[in-house]
Amino acid sequence: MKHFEANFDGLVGPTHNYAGLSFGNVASLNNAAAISNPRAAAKQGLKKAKALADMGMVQGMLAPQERPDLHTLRRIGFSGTDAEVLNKAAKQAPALLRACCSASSMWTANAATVSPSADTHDGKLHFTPANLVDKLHRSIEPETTGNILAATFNNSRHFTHHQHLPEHNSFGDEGAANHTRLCKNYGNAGVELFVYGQEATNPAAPKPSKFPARQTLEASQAIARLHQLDDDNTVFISQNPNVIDQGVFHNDVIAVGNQNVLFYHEQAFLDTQSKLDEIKRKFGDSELHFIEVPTSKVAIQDAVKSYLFNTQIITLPSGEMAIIAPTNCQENEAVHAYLNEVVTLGSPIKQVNYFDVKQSMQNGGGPACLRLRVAMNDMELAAVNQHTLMNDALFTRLNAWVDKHYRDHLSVDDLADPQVLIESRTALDELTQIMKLGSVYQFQK
Ligand SMILES: NCCC[C@H](NC(=O)CCC(=O)O)C(=O)O
Repeated sequence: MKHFEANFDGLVGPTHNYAGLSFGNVASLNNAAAISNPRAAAKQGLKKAKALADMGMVQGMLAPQERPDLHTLRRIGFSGTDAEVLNKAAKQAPALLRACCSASSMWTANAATVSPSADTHDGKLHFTPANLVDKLHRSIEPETTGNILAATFNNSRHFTHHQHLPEHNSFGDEGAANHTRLCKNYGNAGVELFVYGQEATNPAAPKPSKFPARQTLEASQAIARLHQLDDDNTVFISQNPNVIDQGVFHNDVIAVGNQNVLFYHEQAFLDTQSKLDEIKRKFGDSELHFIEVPTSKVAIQDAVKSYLFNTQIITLPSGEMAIIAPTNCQENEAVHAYLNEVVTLGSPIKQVNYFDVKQSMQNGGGPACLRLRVAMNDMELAAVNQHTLMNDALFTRLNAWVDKHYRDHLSVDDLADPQVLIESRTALDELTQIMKLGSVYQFQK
């Protein structure tokens, strides 16, 4: 049986826009009210996904969410026809309308936490959608995320889908963005690293003072229980609150792991040495590469701007590893120099490939944010909805679909236009047929 890691990228939705919704996410705030290009955003994402498929990786796509979210707007009291709901919300509560129009589900690293069958007691792959309670615009994602995951991984013999955690700050959960898995081979039991920003039930524990810590220890522990993980294969690590206050709103802005490589900034964690020792102990005998990037080489500001750590580290079919980086890393001198050096360090990382995902980067989402990792075997892959898997035909079809339905220019003021709602629903209705998802959206029920 073959084991590998698949990447499921979020297809960028037709309402991709810059609304400045994410306090603590520097790019989102800096680009508030800029004009977006949803068509280019979707195509940049598709191009990256297709390139990985062409490298021999298993690559899937996850459908976007229904936006504007009329269901939520009605739930909070806006009534009348769809056009009236949009119009009233735009006049009376423009910030709430913007929160209901974000295409933020594109960042599927925040869709869920995934534990592969090699790690879990019952030998199934476990998914828990993230509740994303810290941000209003993201807190409306989990239910539909659950529907989309269930329609994509639609086989109860292999896949277990849990409900998202209770919707309260005590259980603030941001999904795989705060989770990394180290393993020898993808089919071996691994060590799952859960990185949290605060402890909800221990006010004396360190936490940031300026920006929110979105992930709690309690949420991470709940996920580990739900996914039937053991103490032997989990490590809970506190993020350094000082870096959260400098814009590291998710751990995947400052650390990333793959197989026996952990790539992280020296300031990423608290109690770093004892945590690395614990990882080593739980990982077992074989070789482990800790690639620690010192501040003297890359300052936190440069890491946040360039997204050096929001890169994907992938294992190519040859067994060598490659870094998938945003072109922003080439544009930052210190970071580019570091990436030129990293391939010479004698670690499994042998190449760096750059992709332009600027439309997403401008909202604080790099290559790693755009994908959900699912380590699996070929039997499990056969049980996945095959219409979600990237290949020449799906790539051509989705690009044509984007060309047909997406605008190349969208401002936050356009979001109240009923025509945007019609375009978006028409596009998504067609998408559910292309990807054979059934009725995953409210407007289809
Ligand atoms: N993993 C990357 C997530 C980026 C995402 N940005 C946003 O939602 C910005 C949306 C806006 O401001 O329009 C976030 O902060 O959760």
